[in-house]
Amino acid sequence: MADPSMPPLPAAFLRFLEQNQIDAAVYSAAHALPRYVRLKEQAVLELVEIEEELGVKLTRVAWLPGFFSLPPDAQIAGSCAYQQGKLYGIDAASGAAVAALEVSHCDHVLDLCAAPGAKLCMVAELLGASGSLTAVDIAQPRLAACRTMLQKYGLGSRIRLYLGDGTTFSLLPLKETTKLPDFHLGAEGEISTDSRLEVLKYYGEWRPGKSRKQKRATKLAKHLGIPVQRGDEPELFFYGKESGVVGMKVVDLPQSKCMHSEATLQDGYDKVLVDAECTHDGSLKHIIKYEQWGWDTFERRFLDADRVASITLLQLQLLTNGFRLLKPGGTLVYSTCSFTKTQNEGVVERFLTNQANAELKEVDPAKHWPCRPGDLPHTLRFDPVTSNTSGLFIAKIVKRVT
Ligand SMILES: C[S@@+](CC[C@H](N)C(=O)[O-])C[C@H]1O[C@@H](n2cnc3c(N)ncnc32)[C@H](O)[C@@H]1O
Repeated sequence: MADPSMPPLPAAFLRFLEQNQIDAAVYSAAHALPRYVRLKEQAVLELVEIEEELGVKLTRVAWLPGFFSLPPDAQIAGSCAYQQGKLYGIDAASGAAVAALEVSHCDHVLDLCAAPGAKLCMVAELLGASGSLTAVDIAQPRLAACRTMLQKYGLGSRIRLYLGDGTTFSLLPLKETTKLPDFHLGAEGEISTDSRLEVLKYYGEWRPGKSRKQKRATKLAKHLGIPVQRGDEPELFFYGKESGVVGMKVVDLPQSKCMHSEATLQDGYDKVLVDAECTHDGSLKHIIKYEQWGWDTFERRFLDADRVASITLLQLQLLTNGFRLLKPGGTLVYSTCSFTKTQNEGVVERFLTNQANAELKEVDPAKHWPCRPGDLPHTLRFDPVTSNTSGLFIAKIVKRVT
């Protein structure tokens, strides 16, 4: 039955749905979908107090550990539990994408489209005090939001966060045990010797310096409204104290082992998440927001035919590069919040025709998940009607050991 609180969808969007054989009825549940949160392990023990503070019941999601659902209109942002980082908002379907990676302790994990970072936070939690986490995103403001999330939830200690292009990113995990730097730290964690300029300090962020000429060119480009070209090198945006970066010389940073240099395949990541940029048509949260932001923005950003074609190419490139950085025997999860086949099964199919050592695999825990199969073997689809979640496509791909 249509949701009376959902205004009619605009004609261009309805056309898009028709072209992609998506049933518009799936949007009728948008306003009634529950909110989902993930409680950090310690916070689960404080469930009763948190419920009292929020004034709502948190219902455990039986099929996904650590997840709870709340009524759609529940407000959490003002609560102490939220502000103290005990819980964070993440849709259960997004949680399923992370769960499909089956992160184990000691894994070296790459998140190639990481911002704003809900899935990244969950990966960081699952890793705990082992392994490493490398995250990349091309959008600086979104990456800043990601850093804020990691800091707020105290989950950034093993992370290297890069501003860069996931289609060309080449840095491998730093697998060596972190050696504490050979210098004394001041009370605030600052380096108390002259090595400040040479060695990355204990905990925090690093921004590469720009030459005066570069700064002038950037300022002029901004003034003229010309998009600023970034260099090809990824920029380290934030790093944690156990990320392997501490104590490295700044000059050595760009040279840390790259896939295209002397590295072997074994140096690759154990797990790679490619939660690719997409048209967002399955993200009910986004769709509701466009009711306020204006549908013309949505049309301009996502529904233009050229834009859709370029997005599928970007998705294929992200998937291909993520797979290149995966070690043999490793697992990659490709996900999007689009309902379209072209951005999901279509991209995966094109990818598989070029990759003899890639294999679609069953997501073991999915036997108990409220989702339906996609059009390729072992792929999964979440949607509001079947799953009571936002829309998500998930494919698990393993790199064969040859
Ligand atoms: C679906 S969102 C990722 C959501 C994120 N995984 C999370 O759970 O919060 C897709 C992201 O891809 C980023 N992106 C787009 N093109 C990219 C590229 N070429 N390389 C890396 N990231 C890219 C966008 O900036 C956006 O943040």
